[in-house]
Amino acid sequence: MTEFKAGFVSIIGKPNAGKSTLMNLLVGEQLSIVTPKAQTTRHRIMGMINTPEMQIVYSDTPGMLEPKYALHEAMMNFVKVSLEDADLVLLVIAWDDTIEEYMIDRINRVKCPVVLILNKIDLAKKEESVEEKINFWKTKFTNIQQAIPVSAAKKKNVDKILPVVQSVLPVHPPYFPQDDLTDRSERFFAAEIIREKIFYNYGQEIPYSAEVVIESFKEAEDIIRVRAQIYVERDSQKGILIGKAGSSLKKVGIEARQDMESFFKKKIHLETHVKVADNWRKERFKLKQFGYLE
Ligand SMILES: Nc1nc2c(ncn2[C@@H]2O[C@H](COP(=O)(O)OP(=O)(O)OP(=O)(O)O)[C@@H](O)[C@H]2O)c(=O)[nH]1
Repeated sequence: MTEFKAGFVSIIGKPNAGKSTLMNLLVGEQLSIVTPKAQTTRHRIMGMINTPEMQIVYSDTPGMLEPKYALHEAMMNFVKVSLEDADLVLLVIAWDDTIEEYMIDRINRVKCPVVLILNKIDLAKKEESVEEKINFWKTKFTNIQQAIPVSAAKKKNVDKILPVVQSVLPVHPPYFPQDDLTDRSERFFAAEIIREKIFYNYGQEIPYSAEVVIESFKEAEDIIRVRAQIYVERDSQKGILIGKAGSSLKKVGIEARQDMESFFKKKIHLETHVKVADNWRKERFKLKQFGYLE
């Protein structure tokens, strides 16, 4: 009998590199929200692949950046922990990414194997060479064991990743019950779906100032009733979020409800309210309340 294998695979990279897109493909579920704006992912989100022989625990992580406020610090702490407990790091670099020295230094100190996932190769111009790009990154990141060029958005070459993951997975009993798909709760996904709609429906300021808390999630036989509180940082943002006669918030609510219905495979009743939590991104107490700090 072959021994059971299990391990943690951390998906790491700059904001907007395509980590969440990749995670969803690897897990086969829409666990992580994807938007064109950078810094969409704020938490570590685990997604699992279970077979009779193995358990792969993928972690999607926030994009690496130099923290400007307390929320960023909390986000970077999720990255730090994900790098420390990884059995394998998938370093996602987008075709056009430039990478700062501090990130190169940090990745070069990682103890486990690192596989470069060169993403967005669909953006390569005719005269640009994938091989050259990979060789360039290999001169910067000294611990890259393998490189896989992919286009996550076009689902190109992503199937080459699984065999590499399987080959490094250590012999270990499963870390989570084998029918688990994620470490996150239904409430978390409900909040993330609303946050995704906020990222799509507003410009630069609102998405980054908004946080969603699910105040109640009640599942009946044929319907789930969800009450969500959306927090923004200032009164003026509350007005923008709600919109004229509530039109903007209504649109967010309709879109979120539709996505929740397909995610939870049940009819959803969604109620949304907006409150101000002054400067919550800078305040440790509020970050704790929103689940970013222990
Ligand atoms: N052209 C192209 N776009 C891609 C590809 N993969 C992802 N994207 C797009 O890049 C944007 C960011 O993707 P995400 O998956 O949210 O990126 P992320 O690394 O999780 O971003 P953060 O949450 O900021 O850390 C989205 O608009 C994706 O559709 C790709 O292979 N090619």
